[in-house]
Amino acid sequence: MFEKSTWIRLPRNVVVGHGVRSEVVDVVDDLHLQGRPLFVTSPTPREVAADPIAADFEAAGIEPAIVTIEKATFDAVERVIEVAEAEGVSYLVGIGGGKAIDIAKLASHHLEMGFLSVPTAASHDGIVSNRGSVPDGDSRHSVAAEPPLAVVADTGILAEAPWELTTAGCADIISNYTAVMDWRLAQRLQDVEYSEYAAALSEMTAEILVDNADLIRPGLEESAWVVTKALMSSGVAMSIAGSSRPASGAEHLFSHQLDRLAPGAALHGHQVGVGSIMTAYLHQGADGIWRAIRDALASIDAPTTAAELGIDDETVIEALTTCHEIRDRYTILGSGMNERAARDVATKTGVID
Ligand SMILES: NC(=O)c1ccc[n+]([C@@H]2O[C@H](COP(=O)([O-])OP(=O)(O)OC[C@H]3O[C@@H](n4cnc5c(N)ncnc54)[C@H](O)[C@@H]3O)[C@@H](O)[C@H]2O)c1
Ligand SMILES: O=P(O)(O)OC[C@@H](O)CO
Ligand SMILES: [Zn+2]
Repeated sequence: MFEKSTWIRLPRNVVVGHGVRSEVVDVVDDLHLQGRPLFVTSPTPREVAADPIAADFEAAGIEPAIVTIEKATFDAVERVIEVAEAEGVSYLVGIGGGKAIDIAKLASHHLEMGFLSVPTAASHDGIVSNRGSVPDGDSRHSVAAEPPLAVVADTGILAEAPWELTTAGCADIISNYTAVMDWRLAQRLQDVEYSEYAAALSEMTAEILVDNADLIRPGLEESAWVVTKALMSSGVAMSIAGSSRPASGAEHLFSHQLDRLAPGAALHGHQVGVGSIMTAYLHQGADGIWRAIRDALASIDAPTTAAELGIDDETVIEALTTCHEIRDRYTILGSGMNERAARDVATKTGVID
């Protein structure tokens, strides 16, 4: 008897384009959401998007509550939950980069409320995903969370954001190549749950982005369009899989460990990109696609070395040798690299001198 079943939860409305920031009120209306929203944002996104969107809501007779968070932590999730309960809100709107959206996503899941995702940077593929990524002591959890009811991605805002945020988003997508290699390996060796559709969508998304690399240039609003669509497609792959596996393998473990060893040194996307160069080498050796990954990153101005990340060589080695402990996720790193092997891959790929 066939007893398999799955829930794939995706946004109902995806609104992308120039000036769509002013359509958030209409989207809320279309979703029949009643009552007050709580905006979850961080300082700069508050200025560029949350305050103007709040003014639109006020003009429509709705008084939003606003909470500003600085870091993605479980304490921040708690604080948002407390504010939501104190203010008597009925839904959340995450406005900002990956951290603000993750916090809104996790809080709305706990509160059993809907949430909208309003990215102000094309810097990460959590815009539509049903996962939240939060550090917790020595670990980094990928938590099942509420997917957004709707996404409103204003390409005008995204194109005006600092260019490195967009290149970080591109690198987060390019890293899908190695994430899928790790997923297939884990399926073969550990029989982990695997979806060919999600894997194919994730790889295709990376391929389309790389094929359109010449459209990805600073100051070009079309770049924000191309990158945002790829970020959403990658998020959908995660929602289909019910896991971040299609977009997160050993290169993400490396980045999560760098977040612990060198907090704030580099953007998430940039770190996973550099990690991906090295884990591609570990999968396929000198003749594999590591050079293509490095060249694709370089072509969109993303870092390809430790120096460009602003991280010293020894921290890269420490991250490589310890990051398999971050979470129980089988990857090419197996039960860990020793120092010589780590130095070898980092040197041969030019990540360290
Ligand atoms: N849940 C998921 O599926 C998923 C996927 C990818 C990444 N993530 C998580 O997202 C985080 C990375 O996201 P991130 O790189 O956006 O980090 P972030 O949220 O810290 O944003 C980076 C910086 O950009 C600023 N910023 C955002 N929009 C701006 C704008 N328009 N103008 C100027 N500054 C702006 C933010 O305030 C912040 O200082 C990590 O915690 C990562 O684990 C989650
Ligand atoms: O599950 P994690 O490793 O946080 O990954 C989510 C996201 O960063 C994938 O691009
Ligand atoms: Zn990522």
